[in-house]
Amino acid sequence: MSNTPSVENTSPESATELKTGEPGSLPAIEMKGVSHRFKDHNALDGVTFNVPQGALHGFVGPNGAGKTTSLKLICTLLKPQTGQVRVMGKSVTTHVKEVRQLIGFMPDHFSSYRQMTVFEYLDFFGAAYGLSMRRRNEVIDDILELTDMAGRQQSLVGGLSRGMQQRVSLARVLINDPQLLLLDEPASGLDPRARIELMEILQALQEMGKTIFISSHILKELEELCDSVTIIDRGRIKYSGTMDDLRDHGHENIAYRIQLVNGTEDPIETLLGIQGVVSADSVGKSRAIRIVLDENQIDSNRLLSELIQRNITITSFEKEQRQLNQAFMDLTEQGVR
Ligand SMILES: Nc1ncnc2c1ncn2[C@@H]1O[C@H](COP(=O)(O)OP(=O)(O)OP(=O)(O)O)[C@@H](O)[C@H]1O
Repeated sequence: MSNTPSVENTSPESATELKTGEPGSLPAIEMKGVSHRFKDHNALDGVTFNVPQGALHGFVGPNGAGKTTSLKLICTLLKPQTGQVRVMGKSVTTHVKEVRQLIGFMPDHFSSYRQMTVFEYLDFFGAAYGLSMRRRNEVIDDILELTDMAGRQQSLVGGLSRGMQQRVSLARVLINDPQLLLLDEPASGLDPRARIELMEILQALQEMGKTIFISSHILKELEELCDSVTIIDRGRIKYSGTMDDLRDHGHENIAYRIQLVNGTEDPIETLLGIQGVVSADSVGKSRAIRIVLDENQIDSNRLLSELIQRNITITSFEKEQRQLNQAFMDLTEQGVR
């Protein structure tokens, strides 16, 4: 395989144009032409993408796509073999210590320290980061407040629910006030309420100015939470950019969805008679119809006036946007790696 950056649906340049972050500020994460081999297996092949400061950025890909390998490179647990990885402009190869101070890495499993109380656990990591006892007490109070765990200081970590353990894990990551949070599958195994609450905490952290890079398989949540996303498959970047661009990207023809008033006669034949309508199909068992247009022949205004002229009464009219899971299916290949 070549080492040439392979960005099939967006160029590396467009990946650097993400709009979040202060103008002119260095990207929080910069990967440029990164390839990584394990023996004869290419785990990453010319990976190039940027995450701007202040972004809440999703990182998605099928099993074996190269997400964990990328995360390990960014958090200095692996050394890049080819290409460059920078955090806030600092190379992970030459500025390991500085990079480690900038990041907080939350792995997908919470395995040890089960016999400690929440306070002991956080205090232990605070001490490891060199914080004084007074400073640790202040920081731990603030972090427990932020993660909605005030009053849990004396609970045993091992006795907490999975959702609470994830919050303790997140609290631990926040101890040294990192600018960049790297979260590997933070919502896996959480019930719906715990997930929503975790997402709210992440949004609050973004509002505080943190950059959050979140690897996840739970596309629905990423879609609601993230402003930008990178899709990786078989070690290659398939898309990196804003969530909005992804929704518009890749449509050959533009589609609209109309909702009919109850009792309206089936208008599909009539719709197909409008010049520029490529297809018109009922959506499931609802009274909605999906209309695909050839944009060279008709735009949304014309379509609306054609509907009115033909007495097709509707209660809603909206442009169809590609969902993240559809984009994921379109951009990634079949089969488990
Ligand atoms: N230490 C290793 N030795 C050999 N191969 C490895 C090693 N680590 C990862 N790989 C391989 O590199 C590829 C990418 O792995 P990686 O763990 O980065 O994928 P992933 O996207 O995180 O997958 P998952 O979603 O399943 O965790 C896989 O094919 C994997 O088998």
